[in-house]
Amino acid sequence: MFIEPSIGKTPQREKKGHIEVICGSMFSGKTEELIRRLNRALIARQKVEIFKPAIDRRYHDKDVVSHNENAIRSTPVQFADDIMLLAGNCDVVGIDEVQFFDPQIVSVASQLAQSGKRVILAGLDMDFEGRPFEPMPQLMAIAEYVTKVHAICMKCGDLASFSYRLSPAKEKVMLGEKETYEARCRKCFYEGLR
Ligand SMILES: Nc1ncnc2c1ncn2[C@@H]1O[C@H](COP(=O)(O)OP(=O)(O)O)[C@@H](O)[C@H]1O
Ligand SMILES: Cc1cn([C@H]2C[C@H](O)[C@@H](COP(=O)(O)O)O2)c(=O)[nH]c1=O
Ligand SMILES: [Zn+2]
Repeated sequence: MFIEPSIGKTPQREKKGHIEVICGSMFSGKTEELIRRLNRALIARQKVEIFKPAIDRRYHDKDVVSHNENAIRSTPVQFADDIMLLAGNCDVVGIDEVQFFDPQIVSVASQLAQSGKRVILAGLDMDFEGRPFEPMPQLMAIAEYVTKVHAICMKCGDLASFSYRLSPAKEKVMLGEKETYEARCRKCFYEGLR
């Protein structure tokens, strides 16, 4: 389990920002882990701001919601730069579904961390074809901490790191849940693609 390098109040002059990335396939617990970290920051009386891309309205317009219905209030934003305007003087910035943001998110995450904030990003590291999902690789490269979580393969019960699309659609961005995607291990994922 991820243990925070530090949490709670630090005098401004000692404040050192950093970036944490939580990545993995669909159903791997990325959102749950993001909510867990943000709730602990709230318990430590940190000022927390949470964002998600406006495109993701699967469960709720505003909340970030996990597949098992854990939820935390968030602000939906259209562009990565909007986060710079809205993050204000908070201590911790959480962002879910970060794979859906424009490339500017890399610079935004970096600027927020440089200004002393703890930045926690959760997103899919691979798309439905098993290819790296930009801008996640870049965010993982500049992050101080990267946590990869795993789902359970719906075919064989092994650990899963791939998101298998059950429909023939080929567009990269296609919102969906259990009816459209399932978590699979490498073997079952590539058997399905054949
Ligand atoms: N194949 C699966 N493997 C693991 N958890 C699953 C699976 N299918 C559904 N779940 C549920 O999804 C929850 C994780 O949801 P969530 O945090 O929203 O994942 P993610 O954000 O990575 O898609 C698990 O706690 C579990 O209840
Ligand atoms: C693999 C893949 C997924 N998506 C979509 C499907 C879901 O709406 C989200 C991922 O949500 P989760 O919280 O990680 O379960 O992304 C997509 O648009 N394209 C893909 O290749
Ligand atoms: Zn499998």
